[in-house]
Amino acid sequence: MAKGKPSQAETSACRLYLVTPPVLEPAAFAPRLIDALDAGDVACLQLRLKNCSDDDVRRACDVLRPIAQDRDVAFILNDHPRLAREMGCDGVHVGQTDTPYRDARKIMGADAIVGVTCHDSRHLAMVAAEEGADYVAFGAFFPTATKIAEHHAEPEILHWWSELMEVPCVAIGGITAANCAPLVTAGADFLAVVSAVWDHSDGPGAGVRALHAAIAAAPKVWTTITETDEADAD
Ligand SMILES: Cc1ncc(COP(=O)(O)OP(=O)(O)O)c(N)n1
Ligand SMILES: Cc1nc(C(=O)O)sc1CCOP(=O)(O)O
Ligand SMILES: [Mg+2]
Repeated sequence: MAKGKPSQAETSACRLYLVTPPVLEPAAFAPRLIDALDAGDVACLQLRLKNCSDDDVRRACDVLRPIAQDRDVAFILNDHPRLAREMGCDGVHVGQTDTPYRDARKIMGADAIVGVTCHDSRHLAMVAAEEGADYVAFGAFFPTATKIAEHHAEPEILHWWSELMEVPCVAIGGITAANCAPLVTAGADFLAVVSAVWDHSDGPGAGVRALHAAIAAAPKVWTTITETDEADAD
């Protein structure tokens, strides 16, 4: 089959969005967080604790929030807008079965960051953006052991979104230094990662450096061959 004419688009800078492990002991985790954040540019840290009490979340915020904010890294709490506001977080991330975006925004106020999980759905992302979300998150792009991911996204959705919309998009799910290049080239504004940083064999700082090197090395131009292109070439 003849090759069609590629469509090309330049991509812009892609930054790291770190998500904590789902279980952590704040005092023990603090030096690992410092190692990660001092290794290179990180835009956001999301505190994502699962199956723990509100007081556990408060204790983790008290220890980890200053470490992030002192380094100009936005501190975002997963799932809990009321706790996010109470604890002085910069924002909250909500999923499709969490507090609805509009309620989260009312709780957090106009200036806070509110991000929304949109799985692999263009429709959910359009709704979230129209409602005022600060970013939309697509995933999971790759298999992940961090959680049971029920949706699978392809890099095309990042390209489609970034061509059409100003609202930033986050890619999440199984992302590593070895596999992130297509997501960067497709136009992801942020790569959200858990295990690629916290489980890196040489420590979290090495994980951040490896991701930065991979982002810098990713091809700058997205190339697709559409069915129309192929028909034109016949
Ligand atoms: C940046 C980012 N994207 C997606 C998610 C997933 O949120 P959700 O679907 O609510 O699932 P849980 O993380 O709450 O298990 C996220 N947390 N962060
Ligand atoms: C928290 C989360 N949300 C996902 C989604 O697809 O919405 S995937 C995921 C886990 C990301 O961890 P890792 O980088 O270790 O794969
Ligand atoms: Mg959630």
